[in-house]
Formats: sequence, C-alpha cells, structure tokens
Amino acid sequence: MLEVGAIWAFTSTTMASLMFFWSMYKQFVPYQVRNYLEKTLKKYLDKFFGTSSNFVCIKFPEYTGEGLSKSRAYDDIRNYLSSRSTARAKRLKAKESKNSKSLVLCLDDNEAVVDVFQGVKVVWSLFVEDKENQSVSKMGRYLTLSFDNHHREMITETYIDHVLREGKEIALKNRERKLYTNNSRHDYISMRDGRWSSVPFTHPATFETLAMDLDKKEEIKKDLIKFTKGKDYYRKVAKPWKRGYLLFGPPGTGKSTMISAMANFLEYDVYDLELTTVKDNAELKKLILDTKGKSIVVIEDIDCSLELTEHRKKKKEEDEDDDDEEEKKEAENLKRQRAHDEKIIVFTTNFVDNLDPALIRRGRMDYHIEMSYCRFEAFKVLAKNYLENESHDLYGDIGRLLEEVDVSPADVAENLMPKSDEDDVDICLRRLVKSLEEEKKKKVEKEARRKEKKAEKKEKKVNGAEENGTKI
Ligand SMILES: Nc1ncnc2c1ncn2[C@@H]1O[C@H](COP(=O)(O)OP(=O)(O)OP(=O)(O)O)[C@@H](O)[C@H]1O
Ligand SMILES: [Mg+2]
Repeated sequence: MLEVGAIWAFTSTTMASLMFFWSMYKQFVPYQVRNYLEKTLKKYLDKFFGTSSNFVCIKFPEYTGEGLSKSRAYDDIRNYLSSRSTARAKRLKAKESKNSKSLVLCLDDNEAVVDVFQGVKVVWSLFVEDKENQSVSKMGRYLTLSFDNHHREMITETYIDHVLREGKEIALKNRERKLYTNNSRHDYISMRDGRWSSVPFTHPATFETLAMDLDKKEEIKKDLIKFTKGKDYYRKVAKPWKRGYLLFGPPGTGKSTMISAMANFLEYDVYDLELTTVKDNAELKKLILDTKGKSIVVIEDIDCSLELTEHRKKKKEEDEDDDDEEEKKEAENLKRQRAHDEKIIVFTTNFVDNLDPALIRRGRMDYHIEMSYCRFEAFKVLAKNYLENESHDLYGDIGRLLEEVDVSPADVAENLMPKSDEDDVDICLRRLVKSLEEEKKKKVEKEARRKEKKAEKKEKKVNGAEENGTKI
C-alpha cells in the first residue's frame, strides 16, 4: 500500500515535490488504477491533516447552511485560486460562466496548489464530496486549506481575509459588465434584475478613441482615478462614496461616448435612468437604491427630462408622505448599506444655461465637463481612429478650417469614415475639407444675412424716428 502518511510527514518543500509526483502519476497511471489510488490517497490526506499535530486543515464546503445555498466564500476562494492555479497547478479545468466575460481556468477536482503568503507556504486542495455525504440534488465539492500550525494566527487572521478580498476583486474584473435600463420596452431582449432590466455592456469607446482636448482628457482620467481610490477619504469626511459629473455641449460632441469611455476605463456597469418613465419620487428613490456599487448612473438630457417630469412634482411630494412605513425602513436600510458603494452619477445636457443653479451646484454635480466642437487636436484623434492616419498635406487646411467653423466630432467622423473600398485616406480627407469649406461658406452667408437684417432694422428705426419727428 502506498505509504502516503509517511510521505506527508514533512516540510512544505516536500509538499511541492508531492504535487509534482501527483501530476506525473496522473499523466501516466491508467484511469481505473488512478481512481482507486486517489480514493485511498484522499483518505490518507484527510486522516493525516485531521490528526497531525503540526498541520491544520480548514474545510470550505461549496454548499452551506440548512438550505444548502452556495457558499460565497467558496466562490471567492476559487476565484483567488484560479489566478494561482493558472500559473502553478498541473491540472486545470476550463469554466464557462454566464456572468463571466471569458473562459475561466480553475483548479481541477482532486488537484492541489501551493500558495505562498508572507513567506509561508500553504496548500489548497479541491475534492468532490463522498457520495454518501452529498445532498440528493447538489454535487458538492470542498476546498481544504492546509498549513503548519505555527502560522495559525497569521493564516486565520490575515491570509484568509486576503484570499477572500482578492477573490472578490478577481470576480469583479472577470464579470461580464452590464447596461441596465429602467425602460421596460426592452424587456424582450434583456434579463430582469429587480427594477432594472439589463443587456451586456459592450460599447467599445475608450479615452484613447475619444476626440477632445488632451489636457482635459488627462484631467478627467486623474479625477476618476482619485475617486476610485477615495474609499477611506469619503468615509473620513462622512460623505457617501459618490461623485456627480455634468457633461454639457452641443449634439454630437461625444457626451454619451464619454460615458461609455468612463465605464470602460473604470470597468463599471452602467445604469441608464430614463426619468420620463419614472412614475413618482418614491419609484425614483427605489430605482437609485436598487443600483449596485462600481456603477455609473446616467441621466441624459436632464433639461428635457426635468421639464417632462415637472408636472409630477406636486404628486411626488404627496407621495413622499404616503410612503408606507415598511418601505421607508427598507429604503433606509439599503441606504445605510450602500453609503459606501462606489458610484458615479452623470448628467448630460445640450443647454447648460437652462439648468437651475441649485441643480448643478457642487455636491450634486461636482465636476462640470464641457464637450465642444471639433478642433485640430480632436480631429487628429478621429483621423487616427477612422483612417489610421497621423499626417497628411491636407492637415494644415483642416486645422485652419476647424478653427473657423463649429462642427461636431460626430460630423467630422462621418466625413472621415470610408464609404466604399475605393475610399482611401486622400479621398476621405478631401471630403472633409469640402464639407468644412461648405460650412464656412454657409457661415459667411449667414453672417452677411444677419448684418443685412441688422442694417434693415436700423434703417427702419431711423425712418420711423424721422416720420415721428416730422409729425411732431
Ligand atoms: N468627442 C468624440 N470623440 C469620438 N467620437 C465622437 C465624439 N463625439 C462624437 N463622436 C462620434 O459621434 C457619435 C455621436 O456622438 P455622441 O452620441 O457621443 O454625442 P452626444 O454629445 O451624446 O450627442 P447628443 O447631445 O445628441 O446626445 C458617436 O457615436 C461617435 O462615433
Ligand atoms: Mg448623447
């Protein structure tokens, strides 16, 4: 019989050797023999770790509690181990999860991996629960963490916390990001998640492809990074961990594109809040409370939304009084839980001057970003995106024309986009120049008409005064 117990009377270095032996044996020993040996080995491992005075073994079952619900700790540990296992384990399993954006490689059954933390080696192993211990419907597995008793304090007080925290972070990074909407018209293509329905968020915009002043772009990125790192700071100053941005500018200047770039930069989900379909204030509160952390709540065209919702204002106030006690309590609880959720709120508008100053004050909208017409710097970003071009004889003309006329990046992008296989860089840039020249002509004509009208008005006034004067 294999003297596994003897082999495991050892140091952690021998553990690593055993891992090697184990993987070799898995490659070369036939399945039936392996099956028998593995069962025996597992018994020994269980026995050894259970009785050894030097080693401690902690079991983390996949299903816990009376209802045998899936253990969150088990999932977090598996996520943590997936990064360790990809680099170190000999046998991996590819997992396809519906919440994950790609295949996840993780530890295979009856496989072990060594992890090192603050110089201390520990061994994680994954086993399938014995048939007789399994519940009827759930194929349970369990993870065991084995380590030298000398490090008990450090492992239980620091290491396990570290594993759970990192596991959560990894899950967040690997998750498929979502675009939520409260507009139920999209229900047929989306998944419902509480009061929101969702579809995968796949907008490809990034800050690199965003055409705008480069210094302003860098400033916004820095602001976002500072916000994400501000957990302790917000707690210290007793403010909810959220930041409001107001994006304003003419149509087609990239406000919505900027929101997608922000979401991709921070790896946040997006909640697109359609105010016009919100019944009353109570519903609005519920919707906001129903959003998760690491997300951007977007309210587009705030001026129009507010106008449309204005007539409900009175009703909202009444409804607040009607709020049933139970619901108020639930909302308060959620609010307390979510006070430290990382959340960004973005408002957009075409007409910033129409907004009530109380609405855009700092605290509600902390950072105001103007998205403006396309100038040369922004054009260069678009030319790189759309034509992979960085210099051309026409750049001088384009730069000059872009200073003279106000066109949106959306219009410039439309001209730069090749319309057929024959459209090369030269053709696209010439098309842009032509369209900018037409814009310039229109602007000159408009200016001339304006002056003409002004002169006419002046003349009428003078004539009127003269007539009046004659009358007097
Ligand atoms: N600054 C920009 N950088 C890169 N692409 C842009 C930019 N502005 C506009 N575009 C392009 O033009 C299209 C329209 O832009 P977008 O929807 O972001 O404008 P908007 O400011 O939100 O307009 P609206 O006020 O009408 O909502 C985008 O799909 C994008 O391709
Ligand atoms: Mg928009």
